[in-house]
Amino acid sequence: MEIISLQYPIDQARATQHSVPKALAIGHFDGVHRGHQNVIRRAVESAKASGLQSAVMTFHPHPKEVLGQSGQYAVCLTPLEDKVERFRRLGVNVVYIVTFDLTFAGVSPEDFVNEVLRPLRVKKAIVGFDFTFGAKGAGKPETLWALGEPDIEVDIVDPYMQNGDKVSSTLIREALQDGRPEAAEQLLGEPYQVRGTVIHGEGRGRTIGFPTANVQPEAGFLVPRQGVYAIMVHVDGKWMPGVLNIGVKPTFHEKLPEPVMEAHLFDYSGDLYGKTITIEFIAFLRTEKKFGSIDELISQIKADSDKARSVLTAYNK
Ligand SMILES: Cc1cc2nc3c(=O)[nH]c(=O)nc-3n(C[C@H](O)[C@H](O)[C@H](O)COP(=O)(O)O)c2cc1C
Ligand SMILES: Nc1ncnc2c1ncn2[C@@H]1O[C@H](COP(=O)(O)OP(=O)(O)O)[C@@H](O)[C@H]1O
Repeated sequence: MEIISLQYPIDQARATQHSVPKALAIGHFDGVHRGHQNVIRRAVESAKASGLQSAVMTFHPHPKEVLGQSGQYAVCLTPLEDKVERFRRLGVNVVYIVTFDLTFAGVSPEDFVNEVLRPLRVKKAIVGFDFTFGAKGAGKPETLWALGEPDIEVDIVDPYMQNGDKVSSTLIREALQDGRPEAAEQLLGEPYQVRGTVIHGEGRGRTIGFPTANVQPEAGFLVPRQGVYAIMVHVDGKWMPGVLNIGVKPTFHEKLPEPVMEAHLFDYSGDLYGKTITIEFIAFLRTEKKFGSIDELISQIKADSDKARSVLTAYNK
């Protein structure tokens, strides 16, 4: 798979020189959920059927970030490199990453089609039913259809439904912010993952029999609701079961400024400091509590671990 970064205005000569006719899926694809996968698969299948190259075009950073409307979107679900990896898994030949800056934000729908899509030799454009493009989001799928005539065929993909809901990045964000990782998994087609580095905590975990890897998440992930979760952890090329707390440790702190994410891995002993680990959120177990004594906290973490083990055994069957 080829990855090509583009900045508007696109060097027309270079674009035309390297481009082979293609079927292109266009979108932000935050999370690359089942609805997005459906759109991208259409591009891959359509390319195969018509002897074209399959491609995805996405935009980075997220327009809401650049245009200062990030309040509406707490954060993105998936960093760019993870989106690209998912495109690869879907069998895409080429990924275009268009820098979303203020210049690009001002491009008209006509210019987008004539100065970006045509030079890249897009023969088929595949977009979701709610796709918008061009300055102020003025372009709709039908606009693309009209502007693409006669040489660009546009395929508008219907909403992907699951249990009566339109699958969307917003629904996934809400599920994670409410502590419903199972719902997020259904919509994504796989458990929600957060990757991060193991940093030093307060050094107390070991002393209470539950060492916990403190995870500093990389930018671009959403930290789910605070509380205790059953998790799978990927470290050193292996997946391992564990239990995780996202919280402010009220048993020990009046007011910790920021919640921390701490994972206890079952059946593991060793040094994780400085390693990159990936957490998969499988099930929410409970909210965090202030305990009257360390012994009460320890017996609760034991109970959490038993519960997580049985949830994960059933899950991994
Ligand atoms: C499964 C699990 C559940 C936890 N639940 C709570 C809790 O309900 N209340 C609390 O104050 N701390 C809770 N903690 C956090 C512990 O207080 C914390 O792991 C311990 O103080 C060690 O912190 P350290 O690794 O930063 O030294 C939990 C930790 C784990 C792993
Ligand atoms: N089973 C385990 N789960 C998590 N971390 C473990 C485990 N076994 C050993 N460790 C190591 O112990 C560290 C956590 O110990 P802890 O006393 O909680 O210290 P800290 O407060 O620095 O996180 C982890 O970062 C990791 O390097």
